[in-house]
This record gives sequence, structure tokens and C-alpha cells, in this order.
Amino acid sequence: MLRLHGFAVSNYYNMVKFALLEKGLPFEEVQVFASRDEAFLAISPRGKVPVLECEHGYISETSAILEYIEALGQGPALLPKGAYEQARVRELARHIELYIELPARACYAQAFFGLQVDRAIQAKSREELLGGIDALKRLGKFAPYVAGDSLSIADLYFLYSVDLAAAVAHKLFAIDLLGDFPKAKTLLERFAENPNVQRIAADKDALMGPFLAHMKARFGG
Ligand SMILES: N[C@@H](CCC(=O)N[C@@H](CS)C(=O)NCC(=O)O)C(=O)O
Repeated sequence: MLRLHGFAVSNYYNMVKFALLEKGLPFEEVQVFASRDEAFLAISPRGKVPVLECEHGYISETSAILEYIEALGQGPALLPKGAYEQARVRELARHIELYIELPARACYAQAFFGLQVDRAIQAKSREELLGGIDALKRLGKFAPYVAGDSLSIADLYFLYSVDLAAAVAHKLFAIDLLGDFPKAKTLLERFAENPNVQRIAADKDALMGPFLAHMKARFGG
């Protein structure tokens, strides 16, 4: 059986969990916080979650994990047929990750953990986030899913990046990131009704207290 290592507050972990749930693949969750412990580095060389354990060994990096799950060919496909169509989905996923998730992440420490992020990093993140949202408006189809009429890997990145990015933009820059992006808001509302999304959100809420205590013990703040 597949085993998903990580923790329920992690947005990357939740992208993989959502894919597994939507595909109906059986899996076990192995709760572990990101760390640089030797035992964890042996399965995740950058000390990050998620890690997927399969019959052959361990896979780190969400995009590699998602591609592996997809290649198993079970459950509903999260990539369309056709090389071009697939490339468009991957293009969207990369845009969301590189230009929305990562700039927002650079400010998580201040937005969520009470630490201070350097002003220059904040300014760069703000600019990149606005550019990332602009690119998503241009590239996304939202018909009703990000890449078209069916759920795809691009939606996983969207669902578990844009909400956090919007929170960062609101808290640090007093910007309503989705203020003039009604299609994105509508899609988030649609996802909020999905039972798998609700289960993932409930698991996240349940772990939030212990996770914050873990972060405080590790970094202070
Ligand atoms: N590039 C990685 C990013 C994963 C990631 O950043 N995970 C976070 C949790 S949401 C983490 O493990 N952070 C710990 C760290 O960076 O030390 C992926 O795609 O899986």
C-alpha cells in the first residue's frame, strides 16, 4: 500500500493527499514534521514533506509524486490526453507554484508564525505575487477548473497555494489578491463543497495546534 509521509497542515502534502483521495487509491498517512534528522533525510534529501512510499521505495518532491501517481493509471486522470494538453496543465501548475506559492511562502514566517521577514523580501514577494496572479488570469481557463472542464494537477496547486497566498497578501500588504478575480473565487467555493477537500481541511484544523507548538519549539516566535 502507498504510504504518504508528512503532516496535514502542509499544503504540498495536501495536494498529494487530495490526488490520492480523488483517485480512490488506498493509502496510509505517516505523520512526520519536516526535519533534518538523518532518518528523514534518508527518504527526503532536502528534509521536506511530502514523501510518498511505494513498493519500490520513496519519492520526494510533489510534482514527481503526482506524476508517479498519475502514471499508475488508476482512478480519474488528473492529466488530459495529448502531449500539448498535458503540457498546458503542467505549465499552469508551474506558474502557480513558481510565481504564487513560492513568493507567498517567502513570507509565511511573518504571516503565520509571528516572525519578521526582511523588507526587501516582502517587497519582492509582493511584486511576484501580483505578477503570478496576473499570469494565472491570462493562462487559466476556469471552465470551471483551472485548465478546463476537468480536474487536473493544476487544480491541486491552485487549491493549496492560492488560499495561503491570499492570506499573505491580506496580512502583509493589505491586498485582496482575488478581489478582481471572480473566477478563482468561484472555483475555491466549488472546491469547498468537495468532501475530500472538507476531510483534508478537518485534518488540517485538528493538527494546527500541535503544529504551531512544534514550530514555536523549533523557531521561537
Ligand atoms: N519542492 C517541495 C516543497 C515542499 C515543501 O516546501 N514542504 C514544506 C511543508 S509545506 C516543508 O517541508 N518545509 C520544510 C522545510 O522547507 O524545511 C515539493 O514540491 O514537495
